[in-house]
Amino acid sequence: LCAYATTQESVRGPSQAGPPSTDGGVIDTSPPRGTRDFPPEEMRLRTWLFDNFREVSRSFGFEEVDFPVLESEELYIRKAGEEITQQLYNFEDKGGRRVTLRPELTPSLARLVLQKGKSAALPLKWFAIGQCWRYERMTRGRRREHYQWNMDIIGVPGLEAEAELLSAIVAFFSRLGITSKDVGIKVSNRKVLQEVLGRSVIPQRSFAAVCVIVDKIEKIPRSEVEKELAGLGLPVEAVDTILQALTLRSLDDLEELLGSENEAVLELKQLFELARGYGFEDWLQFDASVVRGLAYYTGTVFEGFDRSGTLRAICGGGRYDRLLSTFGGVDTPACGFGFGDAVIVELLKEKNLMPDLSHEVDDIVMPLEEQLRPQAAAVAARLRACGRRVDVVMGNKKMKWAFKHAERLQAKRMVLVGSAEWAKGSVRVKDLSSREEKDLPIEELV
Ligand SMILES: OCc1cccc(Br)n1
Repeated sequence: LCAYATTQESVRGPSQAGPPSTDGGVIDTSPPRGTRDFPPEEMRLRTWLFDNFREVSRSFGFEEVDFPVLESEELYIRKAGEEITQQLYNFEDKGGRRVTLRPELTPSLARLVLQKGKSAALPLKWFAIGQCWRYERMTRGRRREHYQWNMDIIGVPGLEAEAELLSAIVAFFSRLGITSKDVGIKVSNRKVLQEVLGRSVIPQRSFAAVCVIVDKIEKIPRSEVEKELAGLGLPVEAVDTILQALTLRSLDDLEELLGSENEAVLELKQLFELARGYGFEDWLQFDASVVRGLAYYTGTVFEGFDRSGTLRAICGGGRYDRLLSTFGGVDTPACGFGFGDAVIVELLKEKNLMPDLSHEVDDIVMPLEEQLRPQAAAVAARLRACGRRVDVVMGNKKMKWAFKHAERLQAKRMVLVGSAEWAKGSVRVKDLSSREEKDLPIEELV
């Protein structure tokens, strides 16, 4: 399947026989199961999307980082039953090492922060765009890879970090023409659950596993959630208390349940006050059912959703103040988000906000006789040196083909190199929108 296309073309077989394979048949030209090719049209959309990721990240003063797509498996061995760690694309390499294709970027980022140690002056504001992998039985036919944009702030304990990240997400949506009428961001705080669990004497060691199970509350039947929580040894009344707390949708109700001095209440109030300062409060809504499915979140959690309710979460993130210590490092406050490349494209299609990204060429340069090819090359070189995007007609083509080619590429000008004009130091230029045609001295081409 091609990356973002949903039309039949993307699943059509090879339009012509591929290179003969060893047994004489055509090789399977599809990419491996669950992966995508990015032919030019798809790649233009991906490049446009990533350019927007990068421009927002840079406008917030973040620096780009990257890591190997292959990581030690030990980065993801967490005992909380997360889907992401149960679907590792892992294997033993030829050196007997347990490795995996990364399922997410945050652990790699934490590893690099630890590696840099004191040489990395805090706060760090790093962003990455990387391909992430999972190995899922193809029974569900879901993709096994996607690209994820991450922004992370390391070394800031205060809610101002989360506010910056949320502001970046809103800035990204806004650049694409998406408004708070199309998308909202549900916000909560894992300290809500921590407090509720603390009141029902649930051991802290179960906290992450409870969050992973509770995160499924809108994906699997409540009875299944209750069964899985009971499987952790939670008494039935504790399950009821937890699920009841998750139905809270207002900070006033939360304050009534937990008290005005509760950390979760204080942090959420501060976050909403900062959101008002930035002017994106209408994008946010408190929703206690948001816990996110990653074990390492410790505080604020949030996820972007489409208000029409037809799509999966668009993005998500939160605070993870303890991740570095799980890698043996010193605890360092951290928060970040992940933003996948697939759901956002589905949303843009639904909202008719897909960009018009045609293959852009400015000039088509064509020698009218083969022996004028060096002269045509000189014209093309000059135009390119001045920043023009130039397509030189190759092979022995007819004019009819060249004009059809120019139309296909939506070129702006056709530059014909003919012996008569060249003798006068000129070339024939046809403006492909006005259809105006004239001889131009080469030095006046740009
Ligand atoms: O968001 C979970 C996830 C992780 C890796 C690859 C894909 Br597709 N999806």
